[in-house]
Amino acid sequence: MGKTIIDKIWEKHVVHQEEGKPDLIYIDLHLVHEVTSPQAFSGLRMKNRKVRKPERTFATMDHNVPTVNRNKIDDPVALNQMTTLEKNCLEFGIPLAGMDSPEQGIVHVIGPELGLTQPGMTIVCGDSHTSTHGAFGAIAFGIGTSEVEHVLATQTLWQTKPKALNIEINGQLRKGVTAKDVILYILSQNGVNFGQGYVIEYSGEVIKKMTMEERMTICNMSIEGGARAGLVSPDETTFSYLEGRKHAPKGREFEKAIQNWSELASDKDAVFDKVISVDATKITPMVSWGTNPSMTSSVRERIPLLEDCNSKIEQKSLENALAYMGLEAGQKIADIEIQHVFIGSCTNSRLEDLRQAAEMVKGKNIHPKVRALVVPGSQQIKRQAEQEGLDQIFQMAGFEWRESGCSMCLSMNNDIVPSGEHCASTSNRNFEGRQGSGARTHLVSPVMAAAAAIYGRFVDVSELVEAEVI
Ligand SMILES: CC(C)[C@H](C(=O)O)[C@@H](O)C(=O)O
Ligand code: SF4
Repeated sequence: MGKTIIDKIWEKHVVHQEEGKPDLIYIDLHLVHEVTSPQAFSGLRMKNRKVRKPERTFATMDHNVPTVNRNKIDDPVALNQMTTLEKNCLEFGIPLAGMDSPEQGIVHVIGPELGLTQPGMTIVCGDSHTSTHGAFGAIAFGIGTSEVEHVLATQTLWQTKPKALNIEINGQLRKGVTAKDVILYILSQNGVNFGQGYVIEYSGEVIKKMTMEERMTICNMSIEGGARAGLVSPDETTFSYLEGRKHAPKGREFEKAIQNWSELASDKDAVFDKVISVDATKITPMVSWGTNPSMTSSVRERIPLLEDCNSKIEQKSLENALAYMGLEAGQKIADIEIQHVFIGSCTNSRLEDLRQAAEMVKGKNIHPKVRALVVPGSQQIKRQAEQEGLDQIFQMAGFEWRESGCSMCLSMNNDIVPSGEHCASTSNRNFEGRQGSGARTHLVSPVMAAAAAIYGRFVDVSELVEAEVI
């Protein structure tokens, strides 16, 4: 019987196995950020322990960092988390891309960008969107703070082997439909629990044709479907992305690595515990209208009616979501007006995302009632975008151009959506209060966010692209 990529990576990493207990697995890369690490380091200090492999650990600051005026941090909790991370990294010998580093950025953006993230690895971070790194053919997942301490101390983790779910996406995507629409569509069809207990492998011709950036967007939101992780079997696209990156192997070592990485892909006859098939031709630009990422519809549709619900519980959650969002059942998605636009987050803040959004806004002005922000995922992306003149395109259209960080994705800094106002956001979560108390989030692709900034509401970007309006 063939093996899945999940079987192959898992087998290579088991350090200890015992019937009826989780496995002890070796961790190749441990990423650290300022929010979930302070207690873990305190724990080490109290037990007088060292970090087992500082060279397999890498830290950055992203959640709390200001995106304007880097030196002005008003919130004492934020400031404390950042200075604590600095002290901890210094004391325990961990490399840190701090706030002033040219490598600073969102942890899930800089791991791949620096070539730290590689195929076949086990990767953890005290952060749920660690699934992003799975795009490289790695088993990458979020862990809690006590597990962060365990990994720091031992470079291993107790884990039960997850089941394997294959999501095959075949057919041709229409113009203006992006990776973000694909994952939002999958969530809208399957809900927020379908992935529980699984690692998802995304496959099929659509994934095969995707760039690494697009694959990262999809893997990033695996967690929103309840999955432990999401991944893609590595191929030529993966290898050429990694070539020449700072921490990727070089020369002969790179050739050897490619040989090993090429063997990781799931075997043709691999058996998955579950398979979901997705017809790409059915996907249109998507917009979330509710308070979890599965409460999403096509921009061409209306918000569901109460009578469309399958159960009383579903009806209640629809009612609650619409009350929070200030929307009506049956309302046209294209009629929802927005006051804020956020282009950023570990889902959609990479160069390709910014290029797509810039193409939409080029030569236009944002709607007078809209405030729009572009927050690049890393300093490196910010510099590249500036070299291409994207910052100018955005600023001329009326966008604010910021420093890198998580920013308005969860509003732990000053980038907040005021209560009752609507935000078209390229992030991954639309939970109540996520972008500020009472804030109303709509999850969309970068090109949809850009269009919403111009029109002040959601438009069918597929039609715009086909009619060559952009
Ligand atoms: C702060 C952190 C623990 C959290 C996560 O784990 O996902 C954050 O990154 C988020 O996106 O909500
Ligand atoms: S960008 Fe958003 S989702 Fe990603 S790590 Fe930061 S807060 Fe979490």
